[in-house]
Amino acid sequence: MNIKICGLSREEDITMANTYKPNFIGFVFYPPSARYVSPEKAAQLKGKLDLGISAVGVFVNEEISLIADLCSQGIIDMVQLHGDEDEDYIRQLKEVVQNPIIKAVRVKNAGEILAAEKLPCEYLLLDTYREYNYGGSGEAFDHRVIPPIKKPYFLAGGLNASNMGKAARTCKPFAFDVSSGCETNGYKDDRKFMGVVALAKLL
Ligand SMILES: O=C(O)c1ccccc1N[C@@H]1O[C@H](COP(=O)(O)O)[C@@H](O)[C@H]1O
Repeated sequence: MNIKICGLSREEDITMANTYKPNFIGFVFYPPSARYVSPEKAAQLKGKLDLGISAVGVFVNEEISLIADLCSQGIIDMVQLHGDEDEDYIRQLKEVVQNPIIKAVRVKNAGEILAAEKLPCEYLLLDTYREYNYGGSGEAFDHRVIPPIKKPYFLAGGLNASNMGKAARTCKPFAFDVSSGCETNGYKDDRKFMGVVALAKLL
């Protein structure tokens, strides 16, 4: 199974990525997040990232011009929209950006996932719904609610080495997306990072 490790913000995190080789890493460009990285810091970190690992920019209701700049400078390879972005927003973004787009759905029910499948994005990302919290809460949701869909999706929300196996038996994501589940005291943890990437490759 593919895996994305999200919320990398330090040079040590990039060293872990280059060592254990997840398919994707994520930079969070949402200023209220504890994992926020500035565009300048992300540019430095991307410069040290192995070329075979795709960098995903995570945004919450962001100005389209900022996303377009980060894509055109090659700081990110893919765009993850994790806020309340609607079809009009995604269409406007696609006019200025060719990079693949992942639209996050904070899951309340199957109907929302089926509706999101019609959006003009390449991937969905299914995450836990929490009022007042856009993402990265470390809490899982019931994967049995996910209906059969054709659009490939990233599975997120409280995944870690102890629940990824069950998740893989319950649904069929394109990739796992792990953030809190490979942290200790708010920072990426080398042992947990290695564990979740190795496990994903076995599943
Ligand atoms: O990580 C954050 O702080 C964040 C902030 C705003 C939007 C999304 C964010 N992260 C995304 O949240 C999910 C789940 O993370 P977790 O494993 O439950 O901690 C993941 O897709 C991150 O990309």
